[in-house]
Amino acid sequence: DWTPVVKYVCELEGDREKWAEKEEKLRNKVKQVLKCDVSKSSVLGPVSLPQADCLLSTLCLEAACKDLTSYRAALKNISSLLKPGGHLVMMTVLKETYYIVGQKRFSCLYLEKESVVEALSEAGFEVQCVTVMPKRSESTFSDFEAVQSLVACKQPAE
Ligand SMILES: C[S@@+](CC[C@H](N)C(=O)[O-])C[C@H]1O[C@@H](n2cnc3c(N)ncnc32)[C@H](O)[C@@H]1O
Repeated sequence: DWTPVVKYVCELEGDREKWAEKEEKLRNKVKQVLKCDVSKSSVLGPVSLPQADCLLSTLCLEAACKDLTSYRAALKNISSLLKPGGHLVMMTVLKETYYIVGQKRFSCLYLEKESVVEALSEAGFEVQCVTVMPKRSESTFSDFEAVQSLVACKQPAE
């Protein structure tokens, strides 16, 4: 569901119409929705897809992983979906320990910018750009401190 992210970005950018248009355009491009488990080496289970040019992951790995070891493993697992030279576009919350959706509270892996960048490098990515946007106002649904967006290129195997 893209809505929370798109809404969040709208709040940051203050340009709701532009982002609603982008959301619609993106939704129209979706051909198929598949189940994915980033903790498995075959993240798509029995489904096999050609490696992609670009992979987008938003606010997912820190919610899916309980520690840095499983976070590093998850990066390696999702990397298998990308062509060498392909790009991972990833949005991560920093210094978050929980978030709330409706009445439910979820735990989150506490991450700092450096640990994400190091984990990417160890998983065979070259980080090409990183932007950190500090939280602008207090949140009632999470204790995150910032949102980090980055682009990383999968390096060819040596
Ligand atoms: C904070 S939500 C983010 C949802 C959405 N990507 C977004 O940006 O709004 C975290 C997501 O991680 C997913 N998740 C949790 N464990 C996972 C796993 N092992 N593999 C893949 N996704 C997982 C949850 O289902 C949930 O949709």
